Amino acid sequence: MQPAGVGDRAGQRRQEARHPVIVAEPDPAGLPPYGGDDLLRRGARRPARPGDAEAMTSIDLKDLTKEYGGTRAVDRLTLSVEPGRVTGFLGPNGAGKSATMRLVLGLDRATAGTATVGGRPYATLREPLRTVGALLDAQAAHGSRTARDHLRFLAVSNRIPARRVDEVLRDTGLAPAARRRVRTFSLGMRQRLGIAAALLGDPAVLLLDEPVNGLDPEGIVWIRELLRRLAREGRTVLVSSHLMNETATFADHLVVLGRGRLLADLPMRDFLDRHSPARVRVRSGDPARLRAALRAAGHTIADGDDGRLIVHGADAGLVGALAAREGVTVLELADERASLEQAYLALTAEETEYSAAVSAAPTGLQGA
Ligand SMILES: Nc1ncnc2c1ncn2[C@@H]1O[C@H](COP(=O)(O)OP(=O)(O)OP(=O)(O)O)[C@@H](O)[C@H]1O
Repeated sequence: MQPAGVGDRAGQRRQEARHPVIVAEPDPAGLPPYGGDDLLRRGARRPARPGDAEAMTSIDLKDLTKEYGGTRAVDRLTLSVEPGRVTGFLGPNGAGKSATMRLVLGLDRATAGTATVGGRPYATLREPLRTVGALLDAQAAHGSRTARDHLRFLAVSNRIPARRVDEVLRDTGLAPAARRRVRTFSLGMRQRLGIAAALLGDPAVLLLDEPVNGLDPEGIVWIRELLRRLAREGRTVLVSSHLMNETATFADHLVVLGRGRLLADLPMRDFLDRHSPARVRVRSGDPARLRAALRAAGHTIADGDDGRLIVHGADAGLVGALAAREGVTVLELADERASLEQAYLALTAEETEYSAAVSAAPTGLQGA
């Protein structure tokens, strides 16, 4: 889909200046070494001042709705993405994550409702890259430009000092590839360039659509640290991902969509507590006796592997105390929590627009 204003070349340049987007095309070229992550020490944001509208940096959606023809991609979404934490943005394929991000960035017009950044629609921000940095993995590639020229263009059009270009190139590990044309970049390098563009204006708000996509293991560790650091700096960080276990490593808070509707908006810990009930794994010298004692105490028990018992609705302390009372030797005892992925699957099972006929698992988790 073409965002508004991208119909001609001049329009495309205007659009690009306001909101850089990088296309992810596979390319086997190797990644350059990493440049370190001291970006935020050098590019530290000025502290928010009272009354400074653009410094009040939550993203606020109110009854946000987007329809494409007969499809309601975003359905009366009301929520706030708060500063100072990483908010993971989850949902099966087609749930409306990208559509929501595009609406926040003014790339699409809402059918109803509002999306604001620091209380203002994106379109009214004077120098948007200085307030909002975004990475979306769609749109035109500008493959004939070098990485540095791409960033310079964005910097000039947003009155960002040229020195920031070299800083973000270095901090995203792209300095050695600064003079290479973008079309020669690998997927991971393009992701890094997109992240460099998002960081260019030292923005208070970051919207990153699948930033982990294409990164190698070292790159994944790097982006995880970067996201955590950006949140510690007090920025608002919204990150969509299909990689549940990866999301669990960097997100403090989760927003989950299903068919355009809000399914969950709560801290990661609460999400896991709510959607992955407690259970205990126990292996004992006398499983039959322990099982009988647990049953008598009203617990539901399932068979684990190697003679272990899985006790639902209990914690390890309770099971250990019961085993001690019965005089049963305990060889292994552990609380078990469902992973974020399992909790997410349980929540979204009914909300998947596209799922494989052979499996109840949302296709959105492929590759997770
Ligand atoms: N330009 C468009 N024209 C028509 N339908 C669209 C357009 N953009 C999105 N949609 C539809 O809106 C719904 C939400 O799509 P969206 O891309 O926001 O989902 P998503 O959660 O980002 O999915 P994914 O995880 O696959 O990236 C889908 O049904 C999609 O087909």
